[in-house]
Amino acid sequence: MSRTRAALLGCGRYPYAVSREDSSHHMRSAKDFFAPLAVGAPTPVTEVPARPSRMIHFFDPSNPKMAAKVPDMVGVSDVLLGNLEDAVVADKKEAAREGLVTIAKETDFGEHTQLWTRINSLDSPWVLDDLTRLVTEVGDTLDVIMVPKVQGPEDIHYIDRILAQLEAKGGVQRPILVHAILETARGMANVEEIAGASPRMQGISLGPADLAADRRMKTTRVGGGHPGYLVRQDPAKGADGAPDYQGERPVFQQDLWHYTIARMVDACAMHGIFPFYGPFGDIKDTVACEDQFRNAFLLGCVGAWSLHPVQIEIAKKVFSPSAEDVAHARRVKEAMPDGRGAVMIDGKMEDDASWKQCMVVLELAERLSANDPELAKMYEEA
Ligand SMILES: CC(C)(COP(=O)(O)OP(=O)(O)OC[C@H]1O[C@@H](n2cnc3c(N)ncnc32)[C@H](O)[C@@H]1OP(=O)(O)O)[C@@H](O)C(=O)NCCC(=O)NCCSC(=O)C[C@H](O)C(=O)O
Ligand SMILES: [Mg+2]
Repeated sequence: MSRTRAALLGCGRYPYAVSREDSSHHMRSAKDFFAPLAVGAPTPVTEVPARPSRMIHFFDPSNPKMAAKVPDMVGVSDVLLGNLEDAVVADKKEAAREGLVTIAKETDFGEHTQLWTRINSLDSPWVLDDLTRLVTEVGDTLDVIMVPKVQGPEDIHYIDRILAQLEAKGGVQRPILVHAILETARGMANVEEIAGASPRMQGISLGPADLAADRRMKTTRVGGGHPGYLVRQDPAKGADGAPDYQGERPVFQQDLWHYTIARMVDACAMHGIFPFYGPFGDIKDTVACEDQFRNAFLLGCVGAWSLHPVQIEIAKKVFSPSAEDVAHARRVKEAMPDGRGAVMIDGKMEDDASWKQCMVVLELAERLSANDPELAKMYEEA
């Protein structure tokens, strides 16, 4: 039974299948929000660190070939994520968990690459061991725990408390952050509450494959567009002045994910956390992958998942502002140092609001180039 259905029937095996009103009773007061949830746990962060996270590169720690590549990917990928959930088959779950513990212990991730994990879903038989083993063994190396199929703030509250308990038990020095995947209709409906459910919330990713299934969309893909989701140009008029329905009519493929990404971006921005596009499953279609990533970037996302090494470079390119945009932003800043008033640049009006957009671009460029000398050089020459 789904949680939504369990909640509707007021029964079921999910003790946290509560209504939104009920869930608000579990909210901490503003004063307590930044207090540790267990004695001995580290103090929660008041601001999510804005570390470069253009790509979250997935690897299966139970796959020896992939695991062997991890040390060489440090410094190449902003985030390396040891995946324990979907794509890891049931009889490899323990090997994946133990593989990740070994990788976390034996790899020096340096200053610029974060180590994340995606744990199994909260209704699975593996999740408790995932959390217990990883947090107590390698909690100080793990930056972020990605939680799949988050349905509402109650899921984050559960993770929040248990992480605090395990951090205290394992003597973890800094709080592990939490990233939710938006992949159910109920999660989508609760996205604003999920984003603000805990000071641990680092960000949210779109999980288009599970979300499509849960919404009963009629697609069979992992992210990206669909040729059937389109608009068609109106028919031209025929010789008799009536619409010519038989004539050529261009079609324009539409973005299946526009609404979802835009809503996720708003929820994240409202709560000071980071939005991400998720996976693009057609590994060979690097062009459409770049398009999907760029749509997400333009709408406000800071990164996307990379499932194959080839997607790391795509994400790096897309989620770093272009030299052209950085150069333009600098011109606007030079023309309006304090961001007030209105000026004309290349025939276009720039004012406080476009100045603020330029500041977003410049801040991102600065942050990224601090870790990336090649990018720094490109921006310097822009
Ligand atoms: C997609 C893959 C199964 C493709 O693997 P493969 O057929 O082996 O690709 P290649 O032959 O091109 O691989 C070349 C070499 O690169 C290594 N490789 C491949 N992928 C990775 C990787 N992710 N990290 C590190 N190294 C990788 C291969 O081992 C080859 O090595 P070698 O033989 O030594 O040259 C595979 O890429 C893959 O499994 N990727 C990860 C898939 C995954 O994590 N899926 C889950 C995330 S998506 C999801 O869960 C959906 C989401 O939740 C939602 O609901 O939307
Ligand atoms: Mg999924």
